[in-house]
Amino acid sequence: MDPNVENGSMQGDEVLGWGKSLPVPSVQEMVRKDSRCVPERYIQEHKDRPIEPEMCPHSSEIPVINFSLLVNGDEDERRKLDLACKEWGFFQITNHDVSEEVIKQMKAAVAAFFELPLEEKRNYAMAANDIHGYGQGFVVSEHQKLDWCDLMFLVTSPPKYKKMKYWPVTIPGFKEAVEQYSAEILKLTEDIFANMSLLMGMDKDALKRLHGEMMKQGIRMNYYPACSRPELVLGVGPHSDASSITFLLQDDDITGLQIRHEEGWVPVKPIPNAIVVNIGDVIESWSNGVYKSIEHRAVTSVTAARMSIATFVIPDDDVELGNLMPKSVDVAQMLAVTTAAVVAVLPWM
Ligand SMILES: O=C(O)CCC(=O)C(=O)O
Ligand SMILES: [Fe+2]
Repeated sequence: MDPNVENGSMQGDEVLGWGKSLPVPSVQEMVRKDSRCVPERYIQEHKDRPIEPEMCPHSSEIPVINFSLLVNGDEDERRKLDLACKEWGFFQITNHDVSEEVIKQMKAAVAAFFELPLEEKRNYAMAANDIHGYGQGFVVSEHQKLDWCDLMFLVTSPPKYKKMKYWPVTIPGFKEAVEQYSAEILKLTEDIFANMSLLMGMDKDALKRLHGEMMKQGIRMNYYPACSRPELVLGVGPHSDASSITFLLQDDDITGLQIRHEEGWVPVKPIPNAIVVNIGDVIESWSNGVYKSIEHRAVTSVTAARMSIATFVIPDDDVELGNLMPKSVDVAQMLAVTTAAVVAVLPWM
């Protein structure tokens, strides 16, 4: 089958209106050629450098939600979820139904992609007017500080929006691993939405319904090469996600994600096979600011490359935001302004 064609998929250069980015060099390739090099464009201003996170006085662990208790209707667990969304905007879920095997295969597929030689990865390079494919974080200006990160972004659902020409189908098992992971995250999304809907005082199908007919799912695969000067750079700069909700798979061994909490940055320590969940700007808006879309960033490591896999859930284009937004602003407009799930709200915009 022609790899560019799949039933119902988008063809050619049709874009989702999620913004576009200027091309910049591959960080992975730069480090491969000279592991000590840290060009000026990556060195953060003093105030933004990732010095040791200022720990929070009370607790520095984000909440952990036992998913199995939650889906079985445990009231205490649902209350814990409510507090997590209000006070942290982030939580980790354990005992969920995404199998270890599916997670393992997804991580292996992403690792296999980034291991490809640069020339092969370039076959899937983002087009100048698009955000699908292989490239770097959202870049709007020649003067902007750059993330120490290469990425691959694929829209995984609904089938209409998939662009198969960006899928590295020559990697054995890649497509199957991504599709299986995507399907399991979709199921998880429904369960989390059902619980949040009840907590927000609505019927259990309300959040799903609010996303409209064409709820979208996009996966951003992040590769942060090791950096000889991790105190100077950021893997990804501070941002909140423009999604409604984001599911993040972290590397089991390297802590990289940090979230804003009580004026400080709190590192999110990986729990093997747990999935990090965060509230995005859409649910913050729908909940009238009660559930928080929290600023977060990723730092790099001197010893090893780190990978993370962020799955963004995004409502249909014509869905309206809640009462914090002017009536005329709908989600499509907001995503265009904030340039969507991939980049979310970046400080220089
Ligand atoms: O790598 C991480 O831990 C964070 C990634 C992230 O925030 C994103 O892709 O939006
Ligand atoms: Fe993010």
